[in-house]
Amino acid sequence: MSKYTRSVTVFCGSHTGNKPEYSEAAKALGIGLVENNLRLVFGGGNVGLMGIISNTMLDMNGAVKGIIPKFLQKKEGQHSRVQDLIVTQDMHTRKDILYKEADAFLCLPGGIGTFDEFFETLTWKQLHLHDKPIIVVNIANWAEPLLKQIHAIVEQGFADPSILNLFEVTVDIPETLKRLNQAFSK
Ligand SMILES: Nc1ncnc2c1ncn2[C@@H]1O[C@H](COP(=O)(O)O)[C@@H](O)[C@H]1O
Repeated sequence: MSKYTRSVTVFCGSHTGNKPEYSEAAKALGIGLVENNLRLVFGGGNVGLMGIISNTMLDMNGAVKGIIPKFLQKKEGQHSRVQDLIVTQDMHTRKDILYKEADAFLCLPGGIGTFDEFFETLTWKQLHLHDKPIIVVNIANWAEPLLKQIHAIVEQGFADPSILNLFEVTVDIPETLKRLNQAFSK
């Protein structure tokens, strides 16, 4: 395993989605994390975009830590190549480790599991339970409806406008890596 300087917890789909850009971005992120000496912390599965990122990094001898709950080991194809793998008793323990191990969070294209993890890190930041960077990586505009909904709740008076400062949005992997390096150099 390579030496790493910081850890990035990545939330993303257990599916690959229906645009090639999603898988391409997952691969590019895996390469970029290794090239920037960053460790991947992820859900530990071998499926979807998370499978692409982790396998890309393992092929390059990158640092990868997986955290998977026991009941998902079969469903999400527990990653036999990930040596640094923690098997938890439940989802809450998994999420706790995913959050504690992170120096920053990336939210890539995904479904409701990805949304759940994104919103939990966002709400915890709003509650000052952490102050780690959260970056929504808006590949091929996948996050547009999500961002519109967040702006809508601000306009409707259900959230303070300051929540818009709790996360950043990038459009591709090079910009994302640049933002991570800026955040980590502070
Ligand atoms: N309800 C959930 N809470 C936390 N994490 C979840 C939940 N449902 C699924 N997950 C995990 O998130 C990834 C990505 O899920 P997608 O629905 O594909 O975005 C999934 O692999 C689960 O491990």
